[in-house]
This record gives sequence, structure tokens and C-alpha cells, in this order.
Amino acid sequence: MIIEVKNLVAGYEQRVLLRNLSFSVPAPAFIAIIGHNGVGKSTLFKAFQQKIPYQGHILIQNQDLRHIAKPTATGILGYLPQKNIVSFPIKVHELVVMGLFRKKKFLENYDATDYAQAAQVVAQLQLSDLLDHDFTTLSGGEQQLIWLAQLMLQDAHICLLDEPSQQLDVYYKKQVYSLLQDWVLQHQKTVLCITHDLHNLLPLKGYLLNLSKPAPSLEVISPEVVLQNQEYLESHPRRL
Ligand SMILES: Nc1ncnc2c1ncn2[C@@H]1O[C@H](COP(=O)(O)OP(=O)(O)OP(=O)(O)O)[C@@H](O)[C@H]1O
Repeated sequence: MIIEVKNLVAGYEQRVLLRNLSFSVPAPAFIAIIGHNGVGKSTLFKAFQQKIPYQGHILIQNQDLRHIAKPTATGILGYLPQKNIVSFPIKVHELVVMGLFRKKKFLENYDATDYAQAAQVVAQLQLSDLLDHDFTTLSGGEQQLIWLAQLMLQDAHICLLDEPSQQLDVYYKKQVYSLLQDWVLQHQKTVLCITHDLHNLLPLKGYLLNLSKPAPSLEVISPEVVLQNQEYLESHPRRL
């Protein structure tokens, strides 16, 4: 079992957001996490990252995540936050190459092979023209794609992406979901992706987890299931 979430209860002070959430991912898969604003999607990722206390268990390959030391440093988990702010000038290639951090010793420099690998993932996203640009001067969508390139280099088994397509134009939205699908089908990664872009899920293979439903469970993605869930979200107010 790649991921097993068992009776997860999590939230903040007086407010429980995730109530007895359970789901299992037996093989590499794409999982879209959907639901109204404020329902607890990012909170679920905080639990995966051990940033908040929770009841219940998150098992990764049958091991309790609480007892796995440094899951990011060991390539078990990779995470792309909703907002990732850089407030100092840095070239795009310097930022992307940092995705290789786990292959480097403390203070070891990146070499030409590392930069070539970084350039390759940036080329895959058709953004090679930005390699020498100052990251802070890029548009919001370009910055989001560059973070995605860095995450690709991390090569983690399980990737948590918090609204990776939020600021992207329609072309790149489609590209990004097709890339995430490739991570699963070609590279056997498991991708948990928070999104409000339900339309982009229509052609994908994988599952959907609607945290706005009273008892969320994994539903196999099909055009009918995506549309049913869209109608559900449109016709039900946010659960309090
Ligand atoms: N550190 C915190 N302390 C208290 N409440 C918090 C904290 N972080 C988030 N919340 C609240 O928990 C609720 C769920 O937040 P979360 O970020 O998980 O929502 P979400 O489903 O990811 O929403 P969105 O689609 O808007 O990104 C929100 O009402 C938010 O204000």
C-alpha cells in the first residue's frame, strides 16, 4: 500500500475540518483533492507534513509517517505549496537546480551535470528562454511553473501539489495536468493534487477526493464523476 490514511481527524483549536477521513492508495496514482474554499484541503497536506497535530494514522508503504525521519530529505515526499515567495534576486537555473538538494552533501556545489539536468526539466516545460532570468521578475504563472520544474528534479515518490495550476493560462493548465499524469504512468509516482480546475480533470486517469462531501472517499475519475462532483460543489454550500 503506497498511502493509507486511517481515521484521520485534524483541524485547528475548536474547529475540526477532517473528520475520520480514511482512504487507501494501493498503487501509483493521480489523486485530485477537491472541495470548497476552507474545507481543509491544505490542512490535509499539513498533516502529511507533520505540521499540525492529528488523530489517526497516515501510513506510507505501511509505515506510520510520524515515525519516518525526514521524508522530504529521503525522497519519500515532495511538496509544492500554494504560494512560495522569494524576496531576493536569483537566476531561474539556480532555483531549479536546488531540486537536486538530496543528492548533495552539505555545502557541496552543483556541477555542470546538475545544471544540465535542471535545464532539461525547464525545457520540458518549454521555458528554456527563462533560464537566465531573475526569478523575482517572472509572472506569477511563470514562477509557478519554475517551482514545478524544481519539484520534478526532486524526484520524490509521493508529490503533494497545492493548486499547481492556479495562476496558469489554459495552455499551461492542460500541459501541467498531462505532465502530472506522466509522472504517474511513466515514472510510477503518486501525485496528490489540490485543485479547483475540475474541467482539467476530465481526461485524466486517477481518483478524486471531494473533501466537501460528508464522508469523502476516492472516486475513480471519469467525465460523469467529475461533472457530478462539480454539480455537488455548485449546489451545496461550504460545510461548517
Ligand atoms: N493555523 C491556522 N489556525 C487556525 N485556523 C486555520 C489555520 N490554518 C488554516 N485555518 C483555517 O482552516 C480552514 C481550512 O483551511 P485550508 O487552508 O485547509 O483550506 P482549503 O480547503 O485548502 O481552502 P482553499 O481552497 O481556500 O485553499 C480555513 O477556514 C482556514 O482559515
